[in-house]
Amino acid sequence: MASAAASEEAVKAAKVLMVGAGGIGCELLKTLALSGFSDIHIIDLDTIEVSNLNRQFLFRKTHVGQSKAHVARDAILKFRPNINIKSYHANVKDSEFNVDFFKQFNVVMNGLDNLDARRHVNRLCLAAEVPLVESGTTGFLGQVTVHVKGKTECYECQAKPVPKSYPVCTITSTPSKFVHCIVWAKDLLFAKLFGDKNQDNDLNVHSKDGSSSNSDVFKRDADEDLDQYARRIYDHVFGYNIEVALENEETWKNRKRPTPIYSREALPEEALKQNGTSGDCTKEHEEPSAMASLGLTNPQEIWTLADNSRVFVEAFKLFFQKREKEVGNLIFDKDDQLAVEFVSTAANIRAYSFGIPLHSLFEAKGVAGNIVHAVATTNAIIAGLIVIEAIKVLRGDYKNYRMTFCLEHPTRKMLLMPVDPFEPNKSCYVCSETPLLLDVNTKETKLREVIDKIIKSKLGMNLPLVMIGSTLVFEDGDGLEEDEAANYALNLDKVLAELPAPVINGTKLTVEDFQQELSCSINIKHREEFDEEKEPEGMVLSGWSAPVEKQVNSNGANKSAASSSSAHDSVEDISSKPGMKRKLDEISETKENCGASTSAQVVEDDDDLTMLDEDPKLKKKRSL
Ligand SMILES: Nc1ncnc2c1ncn2[C@@H]1O[C@H](COP(=O)(O)OP(=O)(O)OP(=O)(O)O)[C@@H](O)[C@H]1O
Ligand SMILES: [Zn+2]
Repeated sequence: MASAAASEEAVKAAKVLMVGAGGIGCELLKTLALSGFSDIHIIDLDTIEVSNLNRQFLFRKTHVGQSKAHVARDAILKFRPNINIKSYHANVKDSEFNVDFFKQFNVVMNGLDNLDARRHVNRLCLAAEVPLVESGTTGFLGQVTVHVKGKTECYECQAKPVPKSYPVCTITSTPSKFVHCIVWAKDLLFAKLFGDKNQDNDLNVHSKDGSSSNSDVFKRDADEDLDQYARRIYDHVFGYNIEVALENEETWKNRKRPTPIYSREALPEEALKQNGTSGDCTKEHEEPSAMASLGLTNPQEIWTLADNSRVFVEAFKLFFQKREKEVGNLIFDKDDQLAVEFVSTAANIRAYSFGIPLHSLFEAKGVAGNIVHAVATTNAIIAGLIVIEAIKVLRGDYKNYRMTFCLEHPTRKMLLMPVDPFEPNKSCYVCSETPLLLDVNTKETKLREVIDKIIKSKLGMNLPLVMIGSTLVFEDGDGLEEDEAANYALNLDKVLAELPAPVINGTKLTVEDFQQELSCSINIKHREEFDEEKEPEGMVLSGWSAPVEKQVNSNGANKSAASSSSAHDSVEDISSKPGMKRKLDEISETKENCGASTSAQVVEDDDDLTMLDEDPKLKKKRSL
């Protein structure tokens, strides 16, 4: 009784922050309000989409387009009018949410869907010394973990799995699964035609007629109409490029040879006539859709090669007719109908060529967006567990903190597996002061590369500052004097050894992020040789465990992976945690059962499927 009263008191007095008002967030806000919490702040940057409505039950159709944070607050205030809920329609990485902002809370709870934001909140919680309850769901799998500075590991003490990658030559030359065709269509063809022209791309840009051998076939000729342009690209990527690939007999000795496909065969004149309707059928106010404009209605149907080809050409044309301003800046987004149509049909035409079974648009979208459908019940269970841990945190009941894993199959009749939290990792660069080590060629590598590939990308810093001894060589962010900014810009393009304070073997860099109040040291080791295959970045960061790769199953979706909603939530590979194996064995009946839980993986960013250079020797000839 005393204990229940103590919990009630702790809950009543608490001021809490929730980050994310999506699948988990809606459940969490409801559970917090019903559990007696009366001072709740919510941050979410997003607006409500139709696809959220099936599980984000605080939202209704009329709310589509409105702020998730505000609508969630209003929905709860309807049945708990006397509590205080403050909503922020904003990115948690915005500068207003600094350490002082975080300090006002007794506990922070995450219902996020990406690694970047999770890492950022982890750092602010550490700096503000506020406990963090972290969570994630992926279909039937889920987890809740507690992170209290000095008592438990922080969110970043253990490396997180990184996206599954594929060898470049599998993608460019020898696809054997549908997912390979999707990666090709998304990361190469779509990126080449509609994305940033300056990005590296492995598509063969040379056409067969020698006259234009140095120019880029993907560029539209001045006198070319859209239809001709679409057909020329079609013939190049599905016809000519396959013929070039077939010339390399070695490649096909033990593989099925692909068939080149040309538009005049796949897309006969009659089909083309039905095609040229782009624009007319799509109403101005509606999102352009090639399938709608062609009268195709069922995205769950597997289309013939001819229909895939018609949709491909139509989608291609619609991008130039209706969305020309975006061409050159587009990044594939699973919620962009036209992009999904283009990528799915391109992948299907390529799959046809390589004898790989075709997929419906619906299935292809799932593979391209790495979608595992959200299970509302998992979100509800996880939200309940977050509140249980938050109450323990508020009561300072640290002996009873648990990380809890929600499993897909029962293990010893348990679907929820509680485990003692781990101690902080003494070599974690985020919550300990252990320096990192960077092997780098200081005579060839520019400061810009270290900042982009290491400090921003690997260390997740938002607005970094770099010091060598007492010399400041780079600082990011607003409010810099003009001459300072110009100076830093100059430094970015200098190689490390030529910076105002030269970086050589044995130099110690200090990198800081003021907003995250994170500072870490990087000891430099000069090295001239890097293995192109294993160390493609030409730099190696060590001193904390490197990320592990996610598993991807045969249809390309992550084994445990995400949903359309909590799509990119995380469930960690608990077998990779030190000390965990023993504990798991104690509570698991069989290794197989244990495997069911250990196949769970983190799913983070949107861009889940990437390519990897397999063999540097192939680099020169890897384009089709
Ligand atoms: N940096 C951030 N700042 C604030 N909110 C964020 C940030 N990153 C993600 N979020 C929010 O976290 C929530 C995660 O919810 P959820 O996983 O259910 O995703 P969703 O976007 O609602 O669904 P789906 O991904 O299927 O479209 C989203 O509402 C998203 O806007
Ligand atoms: Zn840590």
